[in-house]
Amino acid sequence: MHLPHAMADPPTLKPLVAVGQVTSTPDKELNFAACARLVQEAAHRGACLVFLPEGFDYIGSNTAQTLSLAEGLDGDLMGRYAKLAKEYGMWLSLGGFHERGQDWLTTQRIYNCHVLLDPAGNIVATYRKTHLCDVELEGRVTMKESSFTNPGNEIVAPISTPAGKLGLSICYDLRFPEISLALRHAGAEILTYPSAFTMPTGSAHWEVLLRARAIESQCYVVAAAQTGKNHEHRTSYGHALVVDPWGAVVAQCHEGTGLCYAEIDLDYLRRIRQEIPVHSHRRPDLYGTVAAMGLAPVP
Ligand SMILES: O=C(O)CNC(=O)[C@H](CS)NC(=O)CCC(=O)C(=O)O
Repeated sequence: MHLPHAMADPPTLKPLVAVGQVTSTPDKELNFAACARLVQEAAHRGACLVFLPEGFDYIGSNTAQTLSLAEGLDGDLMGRYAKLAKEYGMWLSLGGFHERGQDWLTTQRIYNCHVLLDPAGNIVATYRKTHLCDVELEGRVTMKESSFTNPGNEIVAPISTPAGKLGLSICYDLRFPEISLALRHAGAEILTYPSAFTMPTGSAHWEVLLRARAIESQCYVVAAAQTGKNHEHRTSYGHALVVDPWGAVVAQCHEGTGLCYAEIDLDYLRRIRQEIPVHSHRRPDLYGTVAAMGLAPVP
């Protein structure tokens, strides 16, 4: 490729993002203290954006507790995160806040809400998880998120941040490539899947799904994660990581809680998109029409 200026220009500093791995419990105070420490650490390291996982606020040990601990976006906890964003001048992706919405009194269900805060502490975007995790692996895992959560009803346009245009999803959404492609189509450069994956599904599916989403969308993929024992009956898979738009894992957390860091290189992203222009090779005229292929109906 012909890049005449690339050699002459001084190296530009690329934005650094920090990706969190935590073990939330039902104790909201302890969880906040742990997340605040990570934000402070990321700020000292020079990151502009910190990603925290689904359930960064808490992981309840049963449905009643999960519902009773939930707050509104105007509540105390979000206020404390807004202060934290301001104090450190940091963007915060809070990936999966247990939100009591407008309809709390009538539905008695919450939303699983991904909140993006800017460094002034403003809520600049909210995305409410649209694919709820109702999954049963016999004898191993039972999840029925829809029993206490209302599904969100919209995909949210990517938001400009100093690291790039950020498309918001949450955890189980990762299994639905339609949402990642819709976000890419709407201009996303970074997709993020804050998560609380189970051990059996995480060990089989986590990395391969994240890398697939990065390769097919040609976006950076950032995935903060719950790790370890959240309470008596629950252990999370961990492996918070960042994938670049070529599909390489460029950062990954160790075992235990902490952060990993990645530089976001949008020149590299643009080069990949030029070299393999899948986006302009798509055939949306075909994708809805498998039934019209002229096959004889199966008797
Ligand atoms: O309930 C909370 O408090 C926080 N939310 C979660 O933990 C959610 C819903 S139960 N977990 C997942 O989506 C796991 C997905 C997963 O493991 C997979 O897709 O394989």
